[in-house]
Amino acid sequence: MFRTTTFLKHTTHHLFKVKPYRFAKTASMSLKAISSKDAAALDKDLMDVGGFSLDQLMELAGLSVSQAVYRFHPISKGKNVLVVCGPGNNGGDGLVAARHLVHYGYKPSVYYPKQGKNELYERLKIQLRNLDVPFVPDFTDALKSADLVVDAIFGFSFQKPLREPFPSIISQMEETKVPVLSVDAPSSWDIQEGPPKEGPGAKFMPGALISLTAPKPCVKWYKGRHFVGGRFLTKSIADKYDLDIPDYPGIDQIMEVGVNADEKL
Ligand SMILES: NC(=O)C1=CN([C@@H]2O[C@H](COP(=O)(O)OP(=O)(O)OC[C@H]3O[C@@H](n4cnc5c(N)ncnc54)[C@H](O)[C@@H]3O)[C@@H](O)[C@H]2O)[C@@H](O)CC1
Ligand SMILES: [K+]
Repeated sequence: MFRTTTFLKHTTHHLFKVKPYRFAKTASMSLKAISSKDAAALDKDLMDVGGFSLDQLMELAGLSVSQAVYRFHPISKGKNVLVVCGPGNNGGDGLVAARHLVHYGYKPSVYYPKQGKNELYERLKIQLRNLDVPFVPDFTDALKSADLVVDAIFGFSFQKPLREPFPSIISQMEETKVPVLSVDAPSSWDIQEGPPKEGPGAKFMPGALISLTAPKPCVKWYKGRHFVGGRFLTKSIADKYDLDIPDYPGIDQIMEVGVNADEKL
């Protein structure tokens, strides 16, 4: 099993002012990583054994993503959030996050070039249309007015190599000065082996990453603000996969961690 030692790299106002003890507590905590295979099995366990529906897990994951956006990029830094969604559940997390962002006062737009077909995604799209969230046809154009990009293209089921239309989108996310927050993994990175050696994604380093449930092994290559979210792990499932339940502060759905992953990965 993978183990990464974590330390609090970016303390937040909340952590310092309200709960100063948490710095030491979090600094000494370690979070284990979960492989893509185990992450998929854990998801299945949560549904088959744990009694969760996919909607619920996605709602909690997307809520966590929206809180990470709020922490990384408060509204005072700009409201235009471009959420880029892929065809699977990572994209679904992005759709849920976009809905919460509207209610926080952001103005999200969604770029969704390969749309998931099942009825869960259809319902999430209806929810966004009812809030007048635009589905934009052109990524390059949308990027020009974006204050933040949420990369919800691929998560733990990504298999290289990148297929169209994503290489050009990844290249643009790689080169843009607009800050990017990646959901679960920087899209285009191999979940086990990190960034591609060459081509689109080789230099992609988002400013923030939110790991869902637990970090994936590719965090070893990640440098930036790192959050963990997805507050639905039970003790029995955590024990089964040898994971730590993050020490989320109070009612927060996310916890900020720094990762020093240069050992044992
Ligand atoms: N327990 C958790 O942590 C939960 C995780 N969720 C999210 O679900 C994600 C995993 O979702 P999925 O298993 O649906 O998979 P992903 O969303 O990671 O990606 C799968 C989709 O991407 C496409 N794809 C894969 N490789 C590609 C390539 N090289 N080029 C083009 N397309 C490619 C596949 O055809 C498929 O449509 C997680 O990363 C997380 O974001 C939540 O929604 C639910 C709870
Ligand atoms: K992603």
